[in-house]
Amino acid sequence: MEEKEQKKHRKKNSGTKANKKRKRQQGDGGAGTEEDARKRNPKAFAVQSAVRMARNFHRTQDLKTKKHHIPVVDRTPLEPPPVVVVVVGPPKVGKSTLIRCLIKNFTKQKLTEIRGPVTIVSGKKRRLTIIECGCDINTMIDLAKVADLVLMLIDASFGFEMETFEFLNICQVHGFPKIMGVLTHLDSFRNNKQLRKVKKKLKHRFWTEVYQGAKLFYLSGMVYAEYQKQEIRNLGRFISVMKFRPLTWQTSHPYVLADRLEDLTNPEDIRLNPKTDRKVSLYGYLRGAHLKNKSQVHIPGVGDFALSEVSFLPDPCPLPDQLKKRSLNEKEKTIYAPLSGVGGVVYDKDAVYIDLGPNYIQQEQQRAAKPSHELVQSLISTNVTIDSKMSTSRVSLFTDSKPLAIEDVESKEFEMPTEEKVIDAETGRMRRKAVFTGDQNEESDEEESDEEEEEDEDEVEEEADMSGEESDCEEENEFTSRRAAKKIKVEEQHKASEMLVFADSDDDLEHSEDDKDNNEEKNVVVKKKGKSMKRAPKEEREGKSTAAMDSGNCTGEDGISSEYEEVETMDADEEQSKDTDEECEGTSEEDSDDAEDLLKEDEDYVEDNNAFEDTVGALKWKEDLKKKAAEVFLRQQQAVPNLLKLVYGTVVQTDEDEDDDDNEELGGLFHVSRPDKESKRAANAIDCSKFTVESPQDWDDDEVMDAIRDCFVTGKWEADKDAEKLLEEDEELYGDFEDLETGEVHKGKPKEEESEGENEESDEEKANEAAPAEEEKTKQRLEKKKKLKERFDSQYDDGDADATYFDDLKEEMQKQAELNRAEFEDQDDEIRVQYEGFRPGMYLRMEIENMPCEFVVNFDPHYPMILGGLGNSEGNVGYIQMRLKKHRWHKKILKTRDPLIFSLGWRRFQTVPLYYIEDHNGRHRLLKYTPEHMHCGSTIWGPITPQGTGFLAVQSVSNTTVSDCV
Ligand SMILES: Nc1nc2c(ncn2[C@@H]2O[C@H](COP(=O)(O)OP(=O)(O)OP(=O)(O)O)[C@@H](O)[C@H]2O)c(=O)[nH]1
Repeated sequence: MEEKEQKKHRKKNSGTKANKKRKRQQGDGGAGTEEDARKRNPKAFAVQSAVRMARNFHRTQDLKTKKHHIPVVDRTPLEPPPVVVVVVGPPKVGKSTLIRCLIKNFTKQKLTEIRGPVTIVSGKKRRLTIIECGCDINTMIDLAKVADLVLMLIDASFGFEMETFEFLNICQVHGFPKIMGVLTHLDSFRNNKQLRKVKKKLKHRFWTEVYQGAKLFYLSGMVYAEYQKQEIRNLGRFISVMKFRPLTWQTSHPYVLADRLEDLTNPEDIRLNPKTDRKVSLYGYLRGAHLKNKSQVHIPGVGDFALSEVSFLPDPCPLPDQLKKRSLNEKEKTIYAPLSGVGGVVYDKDAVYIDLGPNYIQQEQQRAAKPSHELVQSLISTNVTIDSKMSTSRVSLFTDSKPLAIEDVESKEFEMPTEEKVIDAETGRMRRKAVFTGDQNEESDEEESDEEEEEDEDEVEEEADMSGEESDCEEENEFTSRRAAKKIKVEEQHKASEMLVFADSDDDLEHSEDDKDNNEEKNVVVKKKGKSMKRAPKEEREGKSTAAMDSGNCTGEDGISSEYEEVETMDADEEQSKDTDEECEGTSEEDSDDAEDLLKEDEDYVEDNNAFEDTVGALKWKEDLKKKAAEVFLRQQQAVPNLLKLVYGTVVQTDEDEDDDDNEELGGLFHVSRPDKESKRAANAIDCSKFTVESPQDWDDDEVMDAIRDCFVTGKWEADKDAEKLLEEDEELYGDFEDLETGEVHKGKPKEEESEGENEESDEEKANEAAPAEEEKTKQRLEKKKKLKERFDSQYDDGDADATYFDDLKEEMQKQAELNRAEFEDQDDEIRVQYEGFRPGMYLRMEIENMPCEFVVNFDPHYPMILGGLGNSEGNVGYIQMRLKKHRWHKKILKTRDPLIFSLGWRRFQTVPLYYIEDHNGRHRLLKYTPEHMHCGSTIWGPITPQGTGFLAVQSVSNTTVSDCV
């Protein structure tokens, strides 16, 4: 059969695409033609809008300056240690799933159970140590210090949870590692519009918390209990090419994230005394700086130890040798996770370990289960919570100063989101939702979205009915139950007492009304204002479990009732509260403005707070509202300039007010010096509106007359304002001109001659005739111009004067680094260790004696073991002058968020006192410390620079006294 000839493709000859193609073929692209147009018609391309021009200029300058970083010495060894990737997030958000998927992506191996850090080779030049961060604050603090990259998981179906903010907060204190957000549970959204909205909302909030443009990944759903391959691949790719800027703290300290622990104690010793101190060996990659043998280390939560023996082992997870190949082969995709039991056989310096499989792991699990009972027991037997201990602690910094309590120093500016405890109806798990006040739109958004959800549900239900698909229904139930969970709430007593402080504003009244409504519906709400994160020293192992309770691991109703009281559930109480609410509205309407201003006063806030500490029971705040409002009004009268007093002289003073004034003290240190009442009254007696001139001018005096004369044009003026001189200059400037009306031609003086003096004026014509002389002058002028331009260019034109400085500095550092490397290049590792100590990147085995028995017995691989070398901080010591100031003075200056926890060196604390420090440059920095550690010469590790953290040596602290320190 004859094949039918098909119609050929005809090229397009017209249309935008064809035109573009033609232009490209002609050889000059769009840019060329634009260039031509610029030349042909320069006016069309002139500056049209000065504002836009300025804006563009600002933008480019901003971008340029953003690129400038203070160069940091690159101390990364040739074979750097694995990058520490910390996976953080609230419970059940998908942390383990993500780690498992990432490991599978890089190594093609499937880990069933992940315990402790897992090291993998992710590329030709990069290894990753991935570790899951639990929701316990101790773990968060430890890992925030050593993390290079943080993957912050957020359950999009639920929103932000408190754990996320707690971690961010800790990061702010310990130096911000790179943070990448990952949204999970996106498959819970049926509606695309809703999904987009949630993504956008979460993205903006994430950007606010981290930085504008922070990377946020979306994991859109699960396939066979794993995230989608392509998404994980992208995430993995991103991680393996990411660049990290070294944090000062990390580069100046040797530290090891131990991935393995062996008990080397003689079994006979243990048999004789089961509680004997142990000898252990810890393994891990050395990071940060060099470590010397026999040096001191600190293990957070355990204490300081001397390393009795350190040796380096062959790298258990080496980087591939040849770097020419494009990708890794299967053999090179190594994984090293000794605590997770992968790898089978492990060769050691003095032993061989064989993985015994699941049986062994089960036994291990049983062993691990034991101590958790102990933890629960110790938790139950604790009488006083750490929070209450903290709240009673007081400290006085100087001998005569008033001891400071938490309320005196707690910052009100810090905006931790409000915590709302929500019980998941499906699992009974308590989740700590982060609620952002102030963002009212969000509320309405939520309402909207709720409506949409409802609509959705209806649709889906209908669909399910129609099709009869069970699976859909199940998912639907899950969804509705989640929504139902939101309705189960308990109002916290603490919150109620706090309400009074702000209850004068309209918003809060509304809020309280809302609450009332909620109560009528008999909903139970648990709310806890931005809880300050206080941590127990890990020395007491119970602390761990307390924190775990705090961070929302507790399940069931018991946990709630022990911590929070159910309030306002009785009808009788409701009646009463309604009455008092009405009263409250009445008084506050009258004085709401005054009271609002007044309430902004921090001192009053502190006073009120103190008053309320005595008020026990949720409804007590409503008592005596009228009286309190009256007091508040009077105090306000005192604080604001009183017009009545200014006009009429006297005003009735109460004794109480006078007392208040006398006691006014800032931060327990400074007395506010205000003029006393008498002098104030005397000052007010003078009529300030009258301006009395004691000695008027004598207008007959010649000097005065001259002074007036000089004010006129004919007077004697300064050189640059003298009219005659200015006229002369004008003539010189404009030169020849022809008066068009009279036809008269005015001749100006040639410009060149002016510089050569007036004597040459007569030779003017001669000079005009001599052409070669003129040429020479032009040449000279051009040369002068050229020189000037060069000078200008060097100063301003490329604007990279700074950049060159930076470049020079960088180059210098680079050269030094190369020199250092070259010096030791050919040396044997053993010899290098003698000179330098152990190099970062080496896999070490460290022996420690006298390890407390509990550490080994209670060892839990889910808690990171970090060994930090003490010392080595000389390079970062700066000197500061410490001054205690009341925090509100710096409210505006200080933009940093209030860090809740800090550490001193490697030590961990619970801290609450908050002080501002003024350094020698007059900048204000925020610092928290436990006073017992503050003494002259002590080194503080704190939130010192906006770029990160640093060390400070305290120059002077006088009479630090501590009373009842935790
Ligand atoms: N539908 C859905 N389920 C998810 C998603 N991510 C995780 N899950 C499920 O959530 C459950 C908890 O996941 P895990 O990875 O154990 O969470 P986790 O954060 O490690 O939990 P903990 O370690 O116990 O705090 C698992 O059953 C997952 O299958 C997701 O994006 N969508």
